[in-house]
Parts: sequence; structure tokens; C-alpha cells
Amino acid sequence: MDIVLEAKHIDKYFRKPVDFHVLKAISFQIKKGEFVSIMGKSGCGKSTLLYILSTMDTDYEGQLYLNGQLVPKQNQEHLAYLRNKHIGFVFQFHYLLSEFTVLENVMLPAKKLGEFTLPQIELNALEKLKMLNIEHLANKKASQVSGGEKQRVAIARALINNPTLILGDEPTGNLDSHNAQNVFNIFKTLCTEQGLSLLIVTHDEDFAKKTDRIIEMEDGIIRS
Ligand SMILES: Nc1ncnc2c1ncn2[C@@H]1O[C@H](COP(=O)(O)OP(=O)(O)OP(=O)(O)O)[C@@H](O)[C@H]1O
Repeated sequence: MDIVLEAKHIDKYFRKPVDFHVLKAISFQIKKGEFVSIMGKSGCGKSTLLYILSTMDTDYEGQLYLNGQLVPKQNQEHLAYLRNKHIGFVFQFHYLLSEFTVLENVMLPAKKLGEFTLPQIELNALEKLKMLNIEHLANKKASQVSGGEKQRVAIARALINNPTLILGDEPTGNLDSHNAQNVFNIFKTLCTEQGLSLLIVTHDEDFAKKTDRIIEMEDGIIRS
């Protein structure tokens, strides 16, 4: 059984304005090909946890393993490499560069990784756009495509380095029900057909119910 992500006894404190124990002994595993959602009331610590899992925040106690390897808490350069290589991110807001074309936006994380030539990256980006049925948008500026299309571009960008894990923070939060369903279907296909693992923070109960498993958080702990 391949474990893609493992959190072991993660504790996190905010020290200001007062000491606050925001995450308490968080432990869980995400297997290869699993589609998991995280739910919980506003303020229970979901975004704080996601920030740690994304390797952006290293100020925590406990251990994080990505594909069996301990994620170091120092060496920002190595962390940036790990993040870019193994994790794709999809947020509520797409964070596309509006003056860049769709294709250029999708290519960016691969350019940053620096492991392939530009023609290889372009071919790969076009494949991802095709997979998401937005190949026809490749040369449009990001500012010229619709909200639902922008989110699909953001997913293509998250997939460009062939990550093993997708982390999402309310990825359907800004979408109407049709586009939200569309994004869910894409995620589901990525799991079942490509063996990707997904961990998605959501307030959308309908979305969560359709995932393989729900991690419920309450006041910094995992309830189930
Ligand atoms: N930098 C910070 N310093 C101090 N407290 C913080 C900081 N960031 C978040 N908090 C507090 O930590 C708690 C958890 O915040 P977090 O953003 O993780 O919640 P959340 O579950 O993602 O909420 P939401 O669903 O509203 O996004 C909240 O009480 C918040 O006010």
C-alpha cells in the first residue's frame, strides 16, 4: 500500500497575540489514488493544516512524510523543489497571470522546475489542456476566459509537473454548481485513472460526500 502523504503528531502554536494551540496531535495518511476531503467549521484550523502540508509552513512540531520521505524543516530551496515536483495546488481563487496566455500560465511551474526543454514543456502543457477539454483556449489570455475555464486552467497548471498529490483549498468555492460538478468529475478521474491522491478542504457537503473519505476537524483536532 503506497502512502503518498503522512502527518504524524502535528502540533502547531500561534504565539501572537496570545499563545494559541491551533493544531493538536494531527495524524493521518493519504494513500495513492485516494480522494479525501477535509471539513470543519470556520476557524478550526483547516487552512493552517493545509499550509503545513504544502511545506510552506515549517514552524510546527511532529513529522510530515511525502512519498515516504521526511519533509525537512530547513533548507527552503529543497522544500521549494519538493513542493514543485510532488504537489499540485488548486485554490478558491485561480491566481493565473491575467496578461499571460492560458498555455504560458500552465507552463510556468515546469519552467521553474527546470527539468525539461521549452518544447517538451509546451507539448506537456498542451496535453494537460487537452485532458481538461480546454485545448482551444491555449492562446487566449487568462483574463479572456470564464470563471469555470480559469479553474480548469489552474488544474492543468497544478498537473504540469505530474505531481503525486493535489492539495485544494476550497477549489469549487467560487464556482456555480455546474462548474463545481465539473471540477469534481475532473478530480475523480485523476484519482481513478491516473492514481493521483487528492486532499481537498471544502465547506461543500455535497462535494465532500462524494469523496472516498472525509476528515472532520474540530478545534484543531481530527474528529474522524
Ligand atoms: N497568523 C496567525 N496568527 C494567529 N492566529 C491565527 C493566524 N492564522 C490563523 N489564526 C487563527 O487560527 C485559527 C485557525 O485558522 P484557519 O485559517 O486555519 O481556520 P480555517 O478552518 O481554515 O477557517 P476558514 O474555514 O474560515 O477558512 C483561527 O482561530 C484563526 O483566527
